[in-house]
Amino acid sequence: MSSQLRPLAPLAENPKLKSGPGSSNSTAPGQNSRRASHSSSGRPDPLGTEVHLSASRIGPGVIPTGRMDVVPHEELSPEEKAKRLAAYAAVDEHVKDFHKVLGIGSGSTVPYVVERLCQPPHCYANSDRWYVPTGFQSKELIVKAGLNLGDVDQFPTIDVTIDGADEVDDELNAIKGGGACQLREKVLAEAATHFIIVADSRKDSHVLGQTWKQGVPIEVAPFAWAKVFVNLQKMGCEKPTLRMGKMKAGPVVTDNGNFVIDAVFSEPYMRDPAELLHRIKMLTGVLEVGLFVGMAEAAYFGYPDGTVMARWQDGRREQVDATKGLEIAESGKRV
Ligand SMILES: O=C(CO)[C@H](O)[C@H](O)COP(=O)(O)O
Repeated sequence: MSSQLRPLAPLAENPKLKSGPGSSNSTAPGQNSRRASHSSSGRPDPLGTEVHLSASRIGPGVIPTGRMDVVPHEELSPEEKAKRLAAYAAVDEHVKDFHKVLGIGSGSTVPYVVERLCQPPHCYANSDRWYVPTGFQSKELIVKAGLNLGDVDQFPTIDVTIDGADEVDDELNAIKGGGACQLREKVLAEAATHFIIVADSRKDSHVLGQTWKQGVPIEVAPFAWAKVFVNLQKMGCEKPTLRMGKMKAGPVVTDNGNFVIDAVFSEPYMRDPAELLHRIKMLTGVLEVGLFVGMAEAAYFGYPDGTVMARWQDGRREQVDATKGLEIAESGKRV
């Protein structure tokens, strides 16, 4: 080593870092220095622990504005309009002021959920509310919107989780994991008192596998993928595929460091998703299966004609008004 080089100061002695993010001296923006154990509402933190500072704000250059840019509704494609309307309707019908912990799913519909939550009247409850993400994408959404970021180990009980889906059948069973987030998505769906799905009308189906032809996404431990692959074939899977990365050599690696196998099963299997789920989950090396059976309380589907259809677990269907938040969206204002 050259004698010109001086060793780096240990982190604790570096004065620049003492007041930086993550330090115990720092007062980061928003609620970082607040103890979750005694929120301003007096609601105790379920684990009685102090919030991890590192979990509150992430990423270099990320400035939590507490605001979101809203694309004027007319500028969106019919599919995007449908997603926005479904998301707005679900938020308006299911998120109440007294809900203090919300789970945020993954995919292209969920940003509209966060968008609505940043608008009146929902935004007035945000300073005292915690948001738990299902993966990197939703974590970014939460942080960039300046919302309080939490994790499921702080909040193992969530009031409402709202998430997208790849396909939803007549009984509100769903295929999820098109974005490879199914493990965390299922943990947050299960942790939630109310689990609500938002999607555009293309996901509204009768039997799983009718519209989502890619197969059931299965998260597997990397070293076990080939064994699970062969066992899926033995189980009757027509076409297992190890999901490969785009612009990356090799397989997709999930937020949890695992691989994903997409497994196509024929209709008789898909007509009994509970049985299929249990059989796949019993394969050693499988961490989670993208079949969400009996979990959703309601699903909201946006249609290109601007209507939103809500479906309930008991089979009820009703058209709902999704226009409350559109005044803001149409103006394209920052909220
Ligand atoms: O399960 C998911 C990610 O793992 C998504 O929720 C699902 O793929 C739906 O995404 P989108 O809203 O883009 O249609």
